[in-house]
Amino acid sequence: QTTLHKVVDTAAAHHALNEKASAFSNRPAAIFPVVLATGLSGERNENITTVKYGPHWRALRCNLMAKSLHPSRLGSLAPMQREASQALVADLSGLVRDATGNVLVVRGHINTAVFGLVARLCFGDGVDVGHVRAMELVIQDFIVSMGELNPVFDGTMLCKLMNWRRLGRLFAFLGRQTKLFLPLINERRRPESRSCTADGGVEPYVHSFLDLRVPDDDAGGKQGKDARRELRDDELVSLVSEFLGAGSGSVVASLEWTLAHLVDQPDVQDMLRREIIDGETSNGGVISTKSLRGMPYLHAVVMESLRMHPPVPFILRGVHGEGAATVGATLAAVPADGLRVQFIVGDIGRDSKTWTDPDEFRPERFLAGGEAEGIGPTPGPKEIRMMPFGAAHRHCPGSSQAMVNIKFFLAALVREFEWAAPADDCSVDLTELDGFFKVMKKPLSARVTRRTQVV
Ligand code: HEM
Repeated sequence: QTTLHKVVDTAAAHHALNEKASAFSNRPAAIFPVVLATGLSGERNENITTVKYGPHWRALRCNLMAKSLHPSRLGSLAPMQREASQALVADLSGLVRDATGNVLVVRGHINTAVFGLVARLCFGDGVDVGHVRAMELVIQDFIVSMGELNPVFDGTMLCKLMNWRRLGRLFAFLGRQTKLFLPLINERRRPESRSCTADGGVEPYVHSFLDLRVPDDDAGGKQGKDARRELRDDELVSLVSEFLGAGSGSVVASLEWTLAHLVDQPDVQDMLRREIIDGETSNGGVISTKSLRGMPYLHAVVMESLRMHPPVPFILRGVHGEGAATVGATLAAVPADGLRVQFIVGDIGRDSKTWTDPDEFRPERFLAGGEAEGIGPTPGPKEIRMMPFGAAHRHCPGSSQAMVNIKFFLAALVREFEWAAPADDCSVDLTELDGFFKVMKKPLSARVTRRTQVV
């Protein structure tokens, strides 16, 4: 029987993830039903999230960082980010026709805009709109299914039998993903397609796989030790699915939570809007990665939202020996496949030993002189006070890009629209729902009013 241990405070998280980092560098293999969908030859279809810490993980993660997510590439993404946020503004503007605003449920609109951006980063330009929409829907369904299965799934035969219907649905989604992703991947294999970059010469993520070679664990013998191989089709599908899902669902959840707090606190919304307009004016009327860097209040608002509502509800590790002892488990209680340790990210961001009034949305705490001044999205090695992007070896490689994506969309939405409760006597319901992502249980419904004329 698999045992589960929960970590809910900052000190214990720091002790485990930073001080005993090597004991906490793997996720339990069995809980990811996605890798159970094996290829014809029976291999596991690993992606960066599921693969064991080691040379294979390093090859995949370095490839993603170097070719797609490196902070030095962020500036060149600005035209695409601007275009995606303008598309969202245009979409909402079409629905906001009354001078007193219209009540909208915005999650779906935000999802379409964010997904469109992430799909472009993944495949480059030229993918048919209908195909992008089909991919968006299959990823959404997949995330919902994973969320239903993840809390209960421990990989045991009993669990598989009890959840055969859910597993069946998940495998059907994997089949749909293969049908949608593989033709695009194959298209990008053609030499003439190599020039098909996205705006500003941004190389799509799929191009990076084509030259990548990972350690070949099946090549036996001495000379096989350093042998490398190409990625199989099933692995490519799994990596694309990871990129599209991680890059869209988490950003959408964070944007919705942030807007909810801005509806709840119009004074915060006003301050934020003033900063955005000033920043834009001093940058010649456009938002750029550079102008975003000069907006400390925007940064503070996003950080406060991530502290209170981290889109990934818990991070997971599978530990043996030293790792189990670190969280106080007796070795006798550790099952053969390891103890599952869940770090409850929301509780850690609201630990009252670390935060003053942790349940209050107060962006000011992240400004100069505030209690959280200097705290970044990913914790350094000295302490953990919040960890929306995880910590240590397996922390999220997409944190910088995600922060910029969130800021681009949020800046456009706050500049162009006023966000208010649907009616005067109505408050925002901030109840959380933990699935694969932590989302608002009741999707945000807001009265949205155009602030400027539609051009
Ligand atoms: C608001 C946006 C995002 C949030 C809150 C988020 C959060 C997280 C968290 C909590 C983890 C687990 C970290 C750990 O176990 O220590 C993670 C892992 C990961 N994330 Fe993100 N993420 C976001 C955006 C992205 C983006 C944009 C990408 C890439 C396109 C991405 C790719 C990944 C990958 C590949 C991993 C696995 C890393 C590994 O195991 O080495 N994420 N993310």
